[in-house]
Amino acid sequence: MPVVRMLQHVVGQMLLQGPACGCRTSALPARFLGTSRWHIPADANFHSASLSETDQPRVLITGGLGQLGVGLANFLRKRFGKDNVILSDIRKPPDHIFHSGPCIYSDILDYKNLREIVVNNRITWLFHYSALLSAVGEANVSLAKAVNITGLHNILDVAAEHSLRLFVPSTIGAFGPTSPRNPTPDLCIQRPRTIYGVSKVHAELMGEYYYYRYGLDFRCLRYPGIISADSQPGGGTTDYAVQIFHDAVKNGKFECNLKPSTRLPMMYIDDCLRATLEVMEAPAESLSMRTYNISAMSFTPEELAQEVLKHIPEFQITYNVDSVRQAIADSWPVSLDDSNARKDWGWKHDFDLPELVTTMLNFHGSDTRVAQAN
Ligand SMILES: NC(=O)c1ccc[n+]([C@@H]2O[C@H](COP(=O)([O-])OP(=O)(O)OC[C@H]3O[C@@H](n4cnc5c(N)ncnc54)[C@H](O)[C@@H]3O)[C@@H](O)[C@H]2O)c1
Ligand SMILES: C[C@@H](O)[C@H](N)C(=O)O
Repeated sequence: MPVVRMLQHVVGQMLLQGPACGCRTSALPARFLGTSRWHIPADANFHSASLSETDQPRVLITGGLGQLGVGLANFLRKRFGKDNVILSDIRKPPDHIFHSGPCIYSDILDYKNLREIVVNNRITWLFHYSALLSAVGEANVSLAKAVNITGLHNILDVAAEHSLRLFVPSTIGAFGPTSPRNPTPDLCIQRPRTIYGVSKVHAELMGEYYYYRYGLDFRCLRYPGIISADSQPGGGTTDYAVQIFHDAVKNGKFECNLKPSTRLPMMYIDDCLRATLEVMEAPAESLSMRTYNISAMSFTPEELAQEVLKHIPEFQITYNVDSVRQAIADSWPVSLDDSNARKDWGWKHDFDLPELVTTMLNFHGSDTRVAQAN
């Protein structure tokens, strides 16, 4: 068989079969695979390379000054050491974050800057959090395309070039009105109608493509709406479920921008961050797929308000529906089926609605306020 046809045959078999286990190597040098901008050695083993040089991973978080990144940095620093986790963003960090550990400027649209950071800091794990969320993405589609799609391409390339283990969060927003909604399985129709959702399906598919084609150690979780106490949400459809706690404690009332009966999957941030580390630490052979749903609870604004009322009896909720956010919410899952995550790597959530509400109100000091009101 001529050499070129033989190589085509080998590549074809690789693509069709996928990895037999979690520890496959890139079988062919990059020069045979096309016009990629990096050169992958024939014997590269992406799954073990990330931890080969040191015992602890060297971590970079992109988009780290948003709702989730600071909590992730704190969580990972407890595990891997303060100096092994670098927080990056295009925003200026507040003092307390700047002094809590390494914190640098990084624009994911600047490939050379990304590469310098990875090389200079000997990065081995990358958590890619930069994104425009669902509501702000609809308000600025061209920026969302740039950050969520072009930025992701840079991240995939730098991760493949330097054999990084890469985590990219996806979202319930990667599903759409034609997906089964209650519960939504891992594998089903995905036709989202937001630029955010389209970019996240693209991220899932591109990450898996790089995994099968180049052996990139890509890992992805579809997060529900995440609720955090000490950070503000960045412009999503589920933001109401964070804001309600601030307003309940401060003013005793809250105006909700979704209808009372809008049921969406949600999760407390501690569960989300633990899931993220658990999937990153899971042995590659335990992962039967590279993109997993994770789930904790589903509730409506009405049910959340009822739970808040148990702690703040005078609390009042009113509704002033935002048509853009409502249309998005109506196209998203009501609940996620996360049985694969539970089976493959032992995912289990800790927080249901009552624990979530108690924890959030304790953080915001509702006890003090109720005591003062009495
Ligand atoms: N928060 C949630 O409820 C939720 C749910 C599902 C998935 N996710 C995903 O988790 C990730 C983090 O979410 P979040 O809530 O912290 O988002 P966020 O909007 O709060 O933060 C995103 C960060 O990205 C940064 N960013 C924007 N453009 C950038 C660029 N060019 N280069 C570098 N950084 C840039 C922003 O400055 C911001 O700090 C996102 O990918 C999001 O899609 C979040
Ligand atoms: C669900 C999630 O991706 C984000 N909180 C949003 O509403 O856009």
